[in-house]
Amino acid sequence: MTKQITFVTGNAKKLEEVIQILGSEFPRQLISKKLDLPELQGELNEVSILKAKEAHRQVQGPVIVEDTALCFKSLKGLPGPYIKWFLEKLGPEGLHQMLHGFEDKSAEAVCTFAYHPGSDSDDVILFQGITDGTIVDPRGPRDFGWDPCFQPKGYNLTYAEMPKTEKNKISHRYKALDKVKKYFVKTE
Ligand SMILES: O=P(O)(O)OP(=O)(O)OP(=O)(O)OC[C@H]1O[C@@H](n2cnc3c(O)ncnc32)[C@H](O)[C@@H]1O
Ligand SMILES: [Mg+2]
Repeated sequence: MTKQITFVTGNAKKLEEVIQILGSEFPRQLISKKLDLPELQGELNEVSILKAKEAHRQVQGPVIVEDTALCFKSLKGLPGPYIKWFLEKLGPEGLHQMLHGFEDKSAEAVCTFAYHPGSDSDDVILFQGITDGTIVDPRGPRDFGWDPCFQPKGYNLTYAEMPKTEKNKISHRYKALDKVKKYFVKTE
């Protein structure tokens, strides 16, 4: 029987993309569980490791979690892992306005998957994908987070304006999941 991993997330859009990107070649069965896990403050990797440990504590088995950060170069990496709260209060317009007065509008979208193999003594394994881009005045549909104000490097369209299939070929999430996939194919 295929071994199961529980993907814990409270974000339906994230889950949708993960399923689309992984497709059918993933050697494990991913089941999802909707829990809004507490996220502690700290550096990116630390936030992800603690999130995976908390998910494991609640689920009691192999779990994978994902944390997405949006890091503005001019702000030395902030909002980073705190982007959710900035987005909630300011919206995509506000994120763009935050950089008013800064010449450099570049940003990194960083996706970190954290896998906990399931035993109490196991270490958490991280897989990270980064896509470079620019923070622009929002354009495109508003169905997923900060997509309208993130324009990936080398493109004239924001993530929101791109067809989903196009975003899923170049995104931070795609790059991180590619590493996840390779790891599980290798350790199958
Ligand atoms: O339960 P979890 O998995 O933590 O889901 P979340 O919505 O809390 O997600 P994060 O903690 O990773 O916070 C990331 C924020 O960035 C948003 N976000 C994540 N991935 C995105 C993407 O690919 N494009 C646009 N916005 C995204 C997301 O909606 C959040 O507001
Ligand atoms: Mg979260």
